[in-house]
Amino acid sequence: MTRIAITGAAGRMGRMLVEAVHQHPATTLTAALEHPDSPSLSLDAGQLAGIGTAGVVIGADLAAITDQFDVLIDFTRPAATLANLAHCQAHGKRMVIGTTGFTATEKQTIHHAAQDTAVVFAPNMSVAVNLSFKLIEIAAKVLEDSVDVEIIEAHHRHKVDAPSGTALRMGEIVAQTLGRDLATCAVYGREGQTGERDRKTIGFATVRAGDIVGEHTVLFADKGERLEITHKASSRMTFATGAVRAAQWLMQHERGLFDMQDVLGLR
Ligand SMILES: NC(=O)C1=CN([C@@H]2O[C@H](COP(=O)(O)OP(=O)(O)OC[C@H]3O[C@@H](n4cnc5c(N)ncnc54)[C@H](OP(=O)(O)O)[C@@H]3O)[C@@H](O)[C@H]2O)C=CC1
Ligand SMILES: O=C(O)C1=N[C@H](C(=O)O)C[C@H](O)C1
Repeated sequence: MTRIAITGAAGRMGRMLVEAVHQHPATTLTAALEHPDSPSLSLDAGQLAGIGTAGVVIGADLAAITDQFDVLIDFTRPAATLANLAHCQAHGKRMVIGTTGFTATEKQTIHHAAQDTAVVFAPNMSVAVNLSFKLIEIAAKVLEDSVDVEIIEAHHRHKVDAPSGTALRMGEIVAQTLGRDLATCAVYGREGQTGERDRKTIGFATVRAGDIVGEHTVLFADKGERLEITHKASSRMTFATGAVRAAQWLMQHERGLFDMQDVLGLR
């Protein structure tokens, strides 16, 4: 049995992860964490997730439970994730990171930490989204610079980062395939007298509304036709089962940085 600890256990993804760990035949929940001011401290993680008593009380001290888990799954906020990563790096504990919204410098920190421990870091743990990454790469390779590329994403009203980590990864894939640098060719929204579209840009559009779980479209538009590659998530369980699969997969590695393409054998 792989022993799993979950941070942000009271969050939207945290509660799904508790359920997904419970459902997986080879994983067991041994610890659950939240921040020190969380109203969910001392509650049973299973009860909070709606799956009945799990016998795991939500705490706030990662150091206190270091010996109790094999893999830490973290879907929280960048600052919290990086603090947890520093602890896991120091103690050789594996980590699955689903948090999004990191700066380029923070991503470098994750790269460095993975020299000492094994980490799966992916902006989207869904199998179908990761398959769409391959389809997007093929589309960009075939259509080359003849098309305009726009990325449209939609999420629930509570999401705090934009564009989504998934949309940014999609942009990186297109940019890399077309020999562009996303840092210089991305356009994040348009307003006013924009002028005609610069053909070498990759545009992003963000929608935040209601309870949308997560939708992404990459649009390849030429004169006379367009191709749209769309993924729509209707349940967070698709991300949670992917993360638990990643945690189980990670047990074969001592150190190194991986993503869901590695976990799914899509590399
Ligand atoms: N990779 C993927 O497949 C997916 C990634 N995500 C990403 O996961 C992250 C979380 O999303 P979501 O679950 O919707 O967000 P939520 O806000 O619902 O959950 C985050 C949880 O983390 C808690 N938290 C904040 N700071 C800390 C801390 N220092 N220590 C422990 N817990 C902390 C929050 O507590 P409080 O609310 O009290 O502040 C909250 O319970 C986001 O970055 C999102 O983009 C989401 C879905 C899929
Ligand atoms: O915050 C979310 O909800 C999600 N975030 C991830 C992202 O930023 O790409 C993945 C998923 O779309 C849900």
